[in-house]
Amino acid sequence: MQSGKGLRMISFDSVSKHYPNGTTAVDDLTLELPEGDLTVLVGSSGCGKTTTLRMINRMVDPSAGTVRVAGRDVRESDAAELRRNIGYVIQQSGLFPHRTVLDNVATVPLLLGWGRRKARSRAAELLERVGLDAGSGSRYPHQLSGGQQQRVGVARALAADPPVLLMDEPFGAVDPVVRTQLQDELLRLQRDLRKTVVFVTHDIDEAVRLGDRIAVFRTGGRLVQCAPPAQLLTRPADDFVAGFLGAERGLKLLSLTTLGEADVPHEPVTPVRTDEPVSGIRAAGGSSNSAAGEGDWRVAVAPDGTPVGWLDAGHLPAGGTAADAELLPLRPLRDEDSLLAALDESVTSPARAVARVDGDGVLRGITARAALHERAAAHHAATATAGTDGGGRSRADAAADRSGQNGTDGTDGTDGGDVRTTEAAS
Ligand SMILES: Nc1ncnc2c1ncn2[C@@H]1O[C@H](COP(=O)(O)OP(=O)(O)OP(=O)(O)O)[C@@H](O)[C@H]1O
Repeated sequence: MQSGKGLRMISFDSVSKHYPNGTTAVDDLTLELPEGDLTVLVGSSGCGKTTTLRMINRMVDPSAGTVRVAGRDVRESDAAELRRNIGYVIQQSGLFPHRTVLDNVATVPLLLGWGRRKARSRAAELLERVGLDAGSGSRYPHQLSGGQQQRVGVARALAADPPVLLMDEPFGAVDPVVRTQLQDELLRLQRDLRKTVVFVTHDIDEAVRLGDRIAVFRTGGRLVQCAPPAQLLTRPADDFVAGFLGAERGLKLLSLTTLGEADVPHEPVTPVRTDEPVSGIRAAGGSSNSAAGEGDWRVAVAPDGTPVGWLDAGHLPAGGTAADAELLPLRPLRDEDSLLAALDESVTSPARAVARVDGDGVLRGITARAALHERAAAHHAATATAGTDGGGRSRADAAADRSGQNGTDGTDGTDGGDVRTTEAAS
């Protein structure tokens, strides 16, 4: 689907909202939200995020200034019609308790006069799309878990295929594991649908994970900075933004970049197959690490070439195959995995290296911890200098990379050091 990136879908032009009790919820907001982008509004409680969101679909009218959707002043639109074209997802899913899940999702298509059959078939298609099984359509909302209800909420908001989706802390009430799953689903959906999404959250990690751009608000309804996540992390506009981003800005930045994007090289290794007799492994000789007394670490692979663990060739059983040896945990990394995941794995790796695999999970080589640090630092420096999100790719695209849909390939050839390389083995 063609993305209309760059076109302005939603704009705020000197918008303020003052309540009769004297509260200024939003103060002179000027902001443009490009079509097809997911923009996250973050900031502490009461800083005007929800009010900003609700001014887009006229649930709140501004006291001053103009809000436009697709170039049209929202005050010129009929509120009900406007809302039918803008999906809205809130924290407590907002489902109708006495309607089945299928009928909940079919609500807006029915309002639009689609006809019962077409509306229900669209609803069934959407339930599948948000990862719910066909049987869930006949259940009632209370018969679903919190995470499932949120998925239904997203399906319902998408039912009439609106170009704009407003999401107000949609994943705030579910546990962290389900929350991550829902975030993944949203990124997957967004990659296909390219809606203009405005997403409110308190959670800066969620913002960094999901946002093409992040708008940071401060108390009093003032927008402080709106930028792509990497730019925000490397160049926070002021101490307030830096404070809001938290103490681990560097780690967050590493979570944004994949091994492929940072061009982290790997070197070839000769693995040990788990069906190899241990006598054959010994015959292959030792490695530099044996001398250091830190182990002679090899990547053990299953017969299909997928890594299964780290094997210390200096401590093998008396007989049998490599499968009889003690293996230490190994998390294989793809080019789509983040620098943060790789550094994390390198910290716990006994070999002080990470194993790299291709899209099928087959071992390609290893990257030493030192090489990883070096590349991460170089990439970080380049990002800071460029002040961009590292190529202008959307989070949805990056998520597609992580799920292996946009394959990239690394290059061979650094000096690794801690485990045997092909050259060392031959
Ligand atoms: N109807 C209202 N009347 C008076 N004040 C209001 C009204 N609605 C919101 N406010 C105030 O406006 C300010 C902004 O509220 P808003 O809900 O937009 O903040 P928020 O950033 O979304 O907060 P939270 O993260 O806690 O949901 C707050 O001080 C709030 O108390």
